[in-house]
Amino acid sequence: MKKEAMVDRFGRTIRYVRLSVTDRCDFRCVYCMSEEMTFLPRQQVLTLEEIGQVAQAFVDLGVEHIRLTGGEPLVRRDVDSLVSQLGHLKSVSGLRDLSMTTNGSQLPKWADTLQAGGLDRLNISLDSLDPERFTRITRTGQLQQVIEGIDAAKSAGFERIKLNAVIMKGRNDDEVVDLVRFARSREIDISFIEEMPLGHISDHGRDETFCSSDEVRAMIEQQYELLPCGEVTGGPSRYYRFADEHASRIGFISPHSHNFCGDCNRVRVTVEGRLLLCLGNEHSVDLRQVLRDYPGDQERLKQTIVEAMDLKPERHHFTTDGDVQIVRFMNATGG
Ligand SMILES: Nc1nc2c(ncn2[C@@H]2O[C@H](COP(=O)(O)OP(=O)(O)OP(=O)(O)O)[C@@H](O)[C@H]2O)c(=O)[nH]1
Ligand SMILES: C[S@@+](CC[C@H](N)C(=O)[O-])C[C@H]1O[C@@H](n2cnc3c(N)ncnc32)[C@H](O)[C@@H]1O
Ligand code: SF4
Ligand code: SF4
Repeated sequence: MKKEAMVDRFGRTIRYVRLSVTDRCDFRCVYCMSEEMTFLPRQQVLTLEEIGQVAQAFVDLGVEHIRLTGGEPLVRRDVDSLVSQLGHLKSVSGLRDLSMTTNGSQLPKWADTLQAGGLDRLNISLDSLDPERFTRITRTGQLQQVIEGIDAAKSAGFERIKLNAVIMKGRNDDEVVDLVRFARSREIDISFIEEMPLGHISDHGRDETFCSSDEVRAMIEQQYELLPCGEVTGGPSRYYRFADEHASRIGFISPHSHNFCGDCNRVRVTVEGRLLLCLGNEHSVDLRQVLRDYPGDQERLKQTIVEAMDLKPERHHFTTDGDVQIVRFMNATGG
């Protein structure tokens, strides 16, 4: 099958796949999960070997960037072996960039191993620098552990580390500049994210806490002069740099206020093996069935993936009025 096979109906070429390795997590972030969550039983979850087969199929079809996510990828047992296996794809196939999004809590233990295994980039979530508030937002997380994780990632020598902060009015919007200062102190990037309405959460009304990227940028610009970066990364973040030429960059992920679906280059595979063609829609194809009904048949797997591209919708239809159109939670999505 040809490498240029993955083009959708809107002319967008898919070169990026986000693979969820678990729906489980040691945190319960208020915007991501409800307090009481049930997780998938083991037999419904792809094995690491199956995830490897899916990754290989995508790379054969022209995918250049794989991001491992979840849930919390570092709570999946033996995830380091998956990282090494995918790291190897960079030398034998067309994979160019292997990355992970993590809450950072397990990084003190894993950072060196992941770096040695071929992981290129890490995105680490950090919504507050206040220990009590951090625990309120994550419900179970300890700030100190995550800061140690960020520092472990720095020491391990990752070429790029980016923090992610979901900004909620009245919850953590007063910390925007402090978070920027923290990123600058570590010489790492930071992206500010507009909350998306996935799953019914009980903690807050998403309409009440919505904080647009323009508002966040205005807060930062009271302290720092920002210049547009011009760099197109293939991801949803739109980056700015500091006029004082500091190495950190500031990104804004603005699904509500600056829709980026026109440039979408990505699909996701949930840990159940559901090829999800868009984060904000339910169009999907069951890859687990193909993997289990036709073990080892990579051609059939690739054919199924290519045919699925016709199902990719043009865009999401999220609104900020608190309406949840997607009942699927972010942790079950590979967000
Ligand atoms: N609407 C939408 N949001 C996305 C998409 N990809 C990532 N996000 C959101 O962007 C935020 C940060 O995601 P990350 O996992 O750090 O990935 P990223 O910023 O795309 O990272 P890069 O791979 O470096 O571009 C999360 O809240 C994601 O849910 C997407 O395709 N659509
Ligand atoms: C679902 S988490 C999975 C990876 C890892 N557990 C972590 O937190 O980084 C990936 C990213 O999605 C973000 N996220 C989760 N729920 C979100 C929501 N409802 N809207 C916007 N971003 C969300 C998190 O802040 C995190 O940066
Ligand atoms: S955002 Fe990440 S760390 Fe927080 S609950 Fe969701 S999966 Fe876990
Ligand atoms: S919402 Fe869907 S179409 Fe838009 S960028 Fe995300 S995955 Fe792509």
